[in-house]
Order: sequence, then structure tokens, then C-alpha cells
Amino acid sequence: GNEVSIDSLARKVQESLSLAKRHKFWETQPVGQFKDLGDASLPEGPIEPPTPLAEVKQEPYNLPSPYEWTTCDLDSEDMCNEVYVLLTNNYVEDDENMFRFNYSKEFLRWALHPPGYYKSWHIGVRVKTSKKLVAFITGVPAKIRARDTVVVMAEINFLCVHKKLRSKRLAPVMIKEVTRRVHLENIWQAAYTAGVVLPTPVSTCQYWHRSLNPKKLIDVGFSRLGARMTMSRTIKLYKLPDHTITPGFRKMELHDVPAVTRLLRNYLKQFVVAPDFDENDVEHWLLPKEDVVDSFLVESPETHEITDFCSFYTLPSSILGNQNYSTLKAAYSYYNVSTKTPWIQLMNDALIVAKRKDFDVFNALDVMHNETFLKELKFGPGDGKLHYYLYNYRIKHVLRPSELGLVLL
Ligand SMILES: CNCCCN(C)c1ncc(F)c(N2CC(C(=O)NCc3cnc4ccccn34)C2)n1
Repeated sequence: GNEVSIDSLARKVQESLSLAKRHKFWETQPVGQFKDLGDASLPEGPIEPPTPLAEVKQEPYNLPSPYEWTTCDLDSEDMCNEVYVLLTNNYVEDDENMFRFNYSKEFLRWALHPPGYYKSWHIGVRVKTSKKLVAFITGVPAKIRARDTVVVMAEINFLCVHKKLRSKRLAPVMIKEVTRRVHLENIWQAAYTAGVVLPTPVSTCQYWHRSLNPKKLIDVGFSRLGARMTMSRTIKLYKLPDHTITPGFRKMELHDVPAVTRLLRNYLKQFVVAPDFDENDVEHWLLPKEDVVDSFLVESPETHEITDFCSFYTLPSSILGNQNYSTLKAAYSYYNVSTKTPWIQLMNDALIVAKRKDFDVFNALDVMHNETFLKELKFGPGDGKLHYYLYNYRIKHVLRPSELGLVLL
């Protein structure tokens, strides 16, 4: 009926209150503001100039009295485990609270220890008395090109506040603290993503999902049986060959780093915003690491030239409240390049390898050239939108996803 229950009304009030507070906070920050959207006179580039380092706040921001700052050293097994447990129990869930991201410890160490990382940007909040870790936020340095300008930015990620401490206004002070620590390293721009709308998205992307294990996906409620479809017909629809079909398709190895760097740098040139990877970055971000990142390339059997590349990262989700399964094994499309092998064939080989590695689903954003293969390879549009943001950097127009060459973890 149309009766609105009291608690759903209360939830709506709470949501709109936190949305109002969220915008109030972001209207104080050097980010593109909604009111500026139409103003073509505003130049592209930094919104505010750097602050002289002596004028950057030297001491941490004040936390509410029961809490204290801590720096999380992920090389410490104990600390890495504390971060893993906090995220496993309190990080991003889908709107229906059926799934929660379950980044692994190995993944977190990989994601947070790229070349040139700062330990001081791995920030935790503890309860002073119990020393329990109750919140987390991170930054890693990255060379990002925006049109023709390469800027060293902080990639901000893994903002997580314990479920029991929500709406205590911890997130704004954590964002200000990571910003302060980034400023202390003379870095003045940042990049981040969110499933929620903030001022102002650089681009808004759509997730697409390719079923690999449709029976499990339907059983756990990730997808639904199509109209006029039976389960056996659905399993047949998503069936993949046991082996890849592209001649010369193989796992990337250390000696491939120079060639893959050339291939990827040349490919990423065409996008308005993209990482400016050097060989050290490629070695860290794209060499295969078991249960973290997989990468493959096509080496021409005739010329031994490396002509194509595909990669995906491993990000499982906890399944909340299903009798038969506890984990959804998801692969996320990362960076792909096609110069000789057609996109469809290259990405179909990626699906074949992901299926063979027992992934349940292969996710991809509609960024870069992904829309050229999504529909034909039987990806379906997801309900999750991912908004991309830049801090203290104005891009003249909102970008189409196909103009974006950046994938954050
Ligand atoms: C770049 N830093 C954010 C990345 C975090 N990523 C991967 C993310 N951010 C927002 C999303 F909308 C999203 N989606 C993947 C699609 C999906 O699989 N939706 C069902 C589902 C399964 N498990 C979960 C866990 C949380 C949310 C939705 N879940 C939607 N992914």
C-alpha cells in the first residue's frame, strides 16, 4: 500500500540530512561546484594555488575526544589484519545490503604500496581506551595526466567508518586530515571515486557485469533469471570455451615490462584523464600477482611484437545471509589495449581465463573502449554508478566515460 512506515520515513530524513551536511562540507572545498558548471570563463586546471609549506597546518586535526589518530603500517601483519577486519565488516555494501567488498590483505598491501608511497597517508582512527581500529582512509601518489598536463596527485581510497560510528561526523575530519598530510608532501591535487553524487563529478560511469557462474549469481541474488529463461538455457547462454583462442596469448612476465609500458602509454594518450605510467608503475600495477591482479598479452608468433594487453583485478565480495555461499568471486576489468587482436576476441579470452580461474562474475566500467565489447560479450548493465572526482583541479566539461582512461581500485 502507500503507507510509509515510520522507520523508512526516519531513514529518508536521515539520508537527506546527511546529504545536506555532505554538500555543506564539499561547498567549503576547492572542488568544482554545481553553481560553476555553466561558467565557461573558469579556466581548466588547479582551482587554488599551492599553500607555502610553512603555512600548512603542522599538527593533526582534532578528533572527537574518545578517538586518536594512528598510522597503519601494512607491512605489519597485525596492523594489516586490523585494517582487513575493519573493511571486511564495515566497508561498501550494495543498496540492498546483500554484498560487502572483501578486499584481501595481499590486495591491500599491493594497492597501498606503489612506487613512492607514503606510510603517513595510511591513516587510522582508534578508540583511545580500547585501541580498537574504528576508521580508515588512504592516499597513494600517482602521476595523472589531465589533457596535456601531468600532475602528481593523491589517489584517495578506502574511506571506511565503523558501522557503529556513522553520522558522528568522522568522515569530514578524516578527509581534512589526509588532505593535510598530502599537502605536507607538496601535493595539491587528488583523485577519488564514490557511488554517491558529490560536487562535482568529472565523469559518471556505469558498471556492467558478465556472468561466468550464472547459477550461483542467481542463487545469491546478484542476478535474476531472465524472463522466459530456464536455468539450463541461462547456463548455456553464458558458456565459454575451455581455452583462449588468440595465437600468442600468454601471461605477462617481468621481461615484458618495457614493451607493455610502451603499448599502454601509447594507448592511454587518447584519453582526457589517464595515469602517466612509467616502467616502475607498470611493474607494480600490472605484473600478475596471484589472487590480486592478472595480466595477459598477445605476442605475435611471427614478429614477437607485443600487440595487445588485457588485465583484471580480484575483488571478492562477502555474501551477507546466504545459506549456500559466503563469497562472490569477482574480477574487475583493469587496463586493456587492442592494436591487432579485435576487442571482442581479446576480451573474450579474458573472460575465458577468468572463468577458468573460477570467478563468478567479470565486472567492467564503460570507460575507455569498453563499450565496444560489453553488449556483444553478454555483459549486462549493473545498478551501480561510479562517479569520478578530482580535488583542486577543474576539467572544463564533464567527461563521457569513453574519454576517461583511469581505473581506481
Ligand atoms: C574505485 N573504488 C571504488 C571501487 C569499488 N567498487 C568496485 C565499486 N564501487 C561502487 C559500485 F557500485 C561498485 N559496483 C560493482 C557493481 C556490483 O558488483 N554491484 C553488486 C555488488 C557486489 N558486491 C558489492 C559490494 C559493494 C557494492 C556493490 N556490490 C557495483 N563497485
